[in-house]
Amino acid sequence: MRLKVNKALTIAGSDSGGGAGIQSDLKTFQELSVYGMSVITAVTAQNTLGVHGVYPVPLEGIEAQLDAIGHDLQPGAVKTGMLFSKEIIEAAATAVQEFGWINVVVDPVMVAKDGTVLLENNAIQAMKEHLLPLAKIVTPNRMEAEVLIGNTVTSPEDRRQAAVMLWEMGAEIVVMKGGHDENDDMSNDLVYNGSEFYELKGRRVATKNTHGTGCTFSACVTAELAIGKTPKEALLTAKQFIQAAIEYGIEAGSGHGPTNHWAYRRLSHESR
Ligand SMILES: Nc1ncnc2c1ncn2[C@@H]1O[C@H](COP(=O)(O)OP(=O)(O)OP(=O)(O)O)[C@@H](O)[C@H]1O
Ligand SMILES: Cc1ncc(CO)c(N)n1
Repeated sequence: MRLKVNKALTIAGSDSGGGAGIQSDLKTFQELSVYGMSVITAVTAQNTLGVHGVYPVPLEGIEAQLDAIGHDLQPGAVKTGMLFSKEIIEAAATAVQEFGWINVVVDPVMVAKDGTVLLENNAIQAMKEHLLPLAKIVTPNRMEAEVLIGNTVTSPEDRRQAAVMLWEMGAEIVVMKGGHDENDDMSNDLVYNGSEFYELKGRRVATKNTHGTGCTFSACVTAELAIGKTPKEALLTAKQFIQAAIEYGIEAGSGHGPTNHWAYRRLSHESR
């Protein structure tokens, strides 16, 4: 018997440490019973202490991966993570259009926690021009939003204004993540969909093990869209997923450790 599955694709960088990038995305897809596929844009030598090297895949190799998927496997949703260069952004955007991929979630990854550049400076314009207009959902953290709009984002009003500006750049739904506002007891994310604002609420957990939180969150949104959930349902589930993954943390490595990708599933089973 052959089971029909929901499929999701991640176009992102590999994190050898397993907590972010392609690895976090595939683990998250699997947790949600979604068949995961990947296009690897760059290999990073990385652990919980930081990024020790960045090795972009030659453009030809990236285009070949995109084509291989496009000509055979139709994903129900696609996410982008570390895209590294202008050329890679353009290749990803071209594939989305050529193959008619839907439910595109853009996580505009720019730097790692240790400051290593994961997106070249001259690629920002390409992201605004080619990728944001294709996005169903864009999920910037504060710094990424600041770079994209070219302004600082400090007050709640700035945050709302930034969300509107990113929506005007073409993303259908903007999620301004709150993970970096460390003075707050809550880690709430602000969502704007062109007609209303709403919040994804979560208690802030005091932990240094937050490596890959953004990747995991956007991967969960992508998996849920692939399953056929509405954007709002997908975002609410992703918030629960990342909350559990941070709260029921695991010990791995001596720096900024990864999150617990199986916590949400375990909790869901326990509550039945
Ligand atoms: N300490 C925390 N406690 C609770 N939730 C958190 C915490 N840190 C981040 N989050 C949540 O995790 C999700 C990802 O947000 P975050 O701002 O960390 O993304 P990011 O900076 O893109 O992550 P990454 O480290 O992958 O680059 C958001 O829903 C955010 O609110
Ligand atoms: C490969 C990769 N993608 C994204 C991030 C951001 O968390 C990271 N550290 N590494």
